[in-house]
Amino acid sequence: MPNKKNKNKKKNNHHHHNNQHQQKPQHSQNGSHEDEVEEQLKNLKLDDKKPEQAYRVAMSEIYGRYLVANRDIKPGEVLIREPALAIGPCVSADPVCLGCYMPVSLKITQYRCPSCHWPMCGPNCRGNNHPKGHTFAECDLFKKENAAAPLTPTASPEQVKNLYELVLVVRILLLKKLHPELYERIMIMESHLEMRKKNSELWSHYESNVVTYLREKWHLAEQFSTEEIHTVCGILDVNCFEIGQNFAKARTLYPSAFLLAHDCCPNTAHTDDPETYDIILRTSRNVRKDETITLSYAYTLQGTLKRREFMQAGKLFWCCCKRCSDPYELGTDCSAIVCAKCKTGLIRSINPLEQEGEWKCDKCSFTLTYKEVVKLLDKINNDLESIDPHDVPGLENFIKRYSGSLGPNHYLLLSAKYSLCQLYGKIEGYLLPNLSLEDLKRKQTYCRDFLKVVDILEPKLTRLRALIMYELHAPLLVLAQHLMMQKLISSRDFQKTIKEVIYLLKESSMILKMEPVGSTEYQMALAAEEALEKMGG
Ligand SMILES: C[S@@+](CC[C@H](N)C(=O)[O-])C[C@H]1O[C@@H](n2cnc3c(N)ncnc32)[C@H](O)[C@@H]1O
Repeated sequence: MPNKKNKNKKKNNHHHHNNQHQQKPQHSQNGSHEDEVEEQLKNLKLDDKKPEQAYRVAMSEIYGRYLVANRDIKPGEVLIREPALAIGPCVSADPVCLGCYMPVSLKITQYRCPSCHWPMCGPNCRGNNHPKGHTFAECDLFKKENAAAPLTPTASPEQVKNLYELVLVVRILLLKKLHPELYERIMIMESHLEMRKKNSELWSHYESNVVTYLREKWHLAEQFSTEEIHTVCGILDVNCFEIGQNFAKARTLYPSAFLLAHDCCPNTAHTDDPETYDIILRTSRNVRKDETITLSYAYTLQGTLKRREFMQAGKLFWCCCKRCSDPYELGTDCSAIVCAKCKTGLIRSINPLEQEGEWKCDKCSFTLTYKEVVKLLDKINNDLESIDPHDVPGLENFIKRYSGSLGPNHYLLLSAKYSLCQLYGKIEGYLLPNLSLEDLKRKQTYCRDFLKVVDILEPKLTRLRALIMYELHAPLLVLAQHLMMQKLISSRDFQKTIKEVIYLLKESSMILKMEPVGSTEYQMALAAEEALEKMGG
């Protein structure tokens, strides 16, 4: 569902839901709303809620069930830490080990499970015969049905993706008999089955790729009905988290985190334990009593048009959060396009909640239709995606090419800038000691451009903000040292910069230290601490 900035605005974010989200809860015909919520709560089987529990479950017409703060909550408080009910590989053409979700290949030399022949990382994989990995039950089924047969070295990406899509569905279905209590906890999740039935493209994909495949090819028709399998597919689409550290990639369902409502400028951030796959969900900023607790199901550094489309396609709702309702996206202006006619104005959606509505220049009368905007964005996005992610000149060229047609904070420009922030100083040919002054300045500018937006969209205690602050400290320090040596800045200005470097390192290490031990982010927190020590900060 998951994953990322006007300081004055931060304060206003506490009540960032529009009235639509706070509509009066729906009343059932036979009982009161309280009875209904009570019943839902019972069904949820969440751990006993102590009075000091930070949140409670509420229900509304818009959100369905969702979590609300029971009291004021400070930034960084852990609200949820819980193990997954089910875990499996993502729907992806990149094969992973069924035990630990690390990348594997389909080469002839790749280790495979001796029994079912599915690729695994090795004979000692910690997830072998493990409830959170490759179990005996699934191995038996895969062996009997020769399920891994299509995973040959010449398998097409499509074939690989289609097969990996089935694994978690099967794992959940197998729980029905083996761990009915877990199955029951999954089955109370929203599947949007009725809405999915009406979406013929979506329905027929699952009907042929999953339902028919499992019932006919893997002979599961007697055990599971068509509706049951479609329900599991819906539950996964709507509720699963994509997790993983250090190259592992998996998708998971969690018993209470699934209840979190979405917001495009959320008030929590989550991470996962690389050993246990537990989810750890923290508040990223102050949350007031009775405020909705939210996380972002979409990538926050994308424009409203694309985020809303993503949510509608997978989660089957049109987001109407404060950011989505605002043509200026909370002041970030990260969707604005330069007007091709007057060349000075910026074009924005007139009403972003009207998905297919018109876009208009703020200086002249020029307008763009929804289709024209989509076409333009798709073209530029394809251009960006065709650049090798390590190609510094390619990314620089992209920024040059589109700076005249996209607004200064446009998310596609920010995406290229973010990549460059991470490449300058880190990759061969661009290592920190060899960086030119120009490149150092570029890294610094891109970090600042990016941080300005992150400070609004993912403020305070968020990983993305910490990562970019860490990246920013290096060019600042090296540039200041250079300028000082050349006597091009006063010692006062030098001290000022050093103060900022210390602030950046402290802030980023404090945030990244909240990440689990063993994650790359935690490693970075240690590196930031080391840098601080060297500076005597
Ligand atoms: C992961 S589930 C959250 C739990 C769900 N509300 C329930 O009762 O099971 C995601 C679903 O919740 C609803 N939802 C979450 N955030 C929403 C939002 N900002 N606006 C409208 N619906 C939302 C949508 O129906 C979405 O498909």
